[in-house]
Amino acid sequence: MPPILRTVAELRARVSDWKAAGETVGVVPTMGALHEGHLSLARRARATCDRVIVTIFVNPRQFNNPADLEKYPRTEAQDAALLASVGVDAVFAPGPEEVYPRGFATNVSVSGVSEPLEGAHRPGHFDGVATVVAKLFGMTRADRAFFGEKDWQQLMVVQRLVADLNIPVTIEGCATVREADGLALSSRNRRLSAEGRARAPALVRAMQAATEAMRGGQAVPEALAEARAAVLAAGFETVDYLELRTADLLLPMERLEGRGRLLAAATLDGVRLIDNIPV
Ligand SMILES: Nc1ncnc2c1ncn2[C@@H]1O[C@H](COP(=O)(O)OP(=O)(O)OP(=O)(O)O)[C@@H](O)[C@H]1O
Ligand SMILES: CC(C)(CO)[C@@H](O)C(=O)[O-]
Ligand code: BAL
Repeated sequence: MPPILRTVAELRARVSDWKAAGETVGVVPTMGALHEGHLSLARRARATCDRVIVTIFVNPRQFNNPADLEKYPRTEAQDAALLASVGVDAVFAPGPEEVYPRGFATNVSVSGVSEPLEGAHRPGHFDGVATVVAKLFGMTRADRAFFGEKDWQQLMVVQRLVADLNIPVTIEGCATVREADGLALSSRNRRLSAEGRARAPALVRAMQAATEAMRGGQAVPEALAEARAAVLAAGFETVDYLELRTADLLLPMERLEGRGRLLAAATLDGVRLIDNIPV
């Protein structure tokens, strides 16, 4: 089993030894409840870095909804066993007081790219993400960091963060891992009922159908409205957004010109699912 480190001091001691030996360090930030999506990031890190740290921290500052924080799955023993199979060098799993000790007073806020989509529906979420990710980079002194494209907007926010603050880490985006029926793997999927799980792929299917329709010449607003209707007809309770945006996410796209990204968030069985595909 990889060692499970609880304190920043223990982490720093190991990283200092590795750096002194000239080794490169990769970090995979997670909130645990690991699945193949996370493991694909850890394997990519394993293949490209001398040392690999996986962090497991359910970051309270990025949860705008207290019930979501409370219900977030926590499966540390199983996570450690999965990470042993990948061969990571350390798991960093601190408690909230270690990350946010008494007197903690800094907030990292990235403007622009954090504002639409998830930012509009989860107030404060990306401040929480940017703050903890900046701290994890400082704590691990990682040379490379691995993030999933499933959280595309998060990936854009983190890229902006490291560019703006001159943080010396290379960000690697990793392709979304999906179930055979197309559903993007997510820790929250395990909260779906059996019936919800069977309906869940309707979200990505509607997005794929909209993409094909737009490529075939259908007007963007019409294709998006049809996709939204298909998601609701499949049994989703709400669609927070289903939008075509420029690849940098800064502007909505009214017409299909150049590269874009289709992104959606929708709730099924009370579980909020997100997904995105290139267009
Ligand atoms: N299906 C996936 N494919 C690739 N990367 C993924 C996938 N799911 C999560 N990741 C990535 O793993 C990292 C940690 O994500 P996180 O722990 O939030 O898991 P999650 O499955 O996205 O959970 P949830 O969305 O339910 O919070 C993020 O960089 C995220 O983008
Ligand atoms: C990057 C992250 C680990 C920060 O808490 C989280 O947002 C996640 O799991 O995607
Ligand atoms: N996967 C992104 C983290 C979150 O939903 O809070």
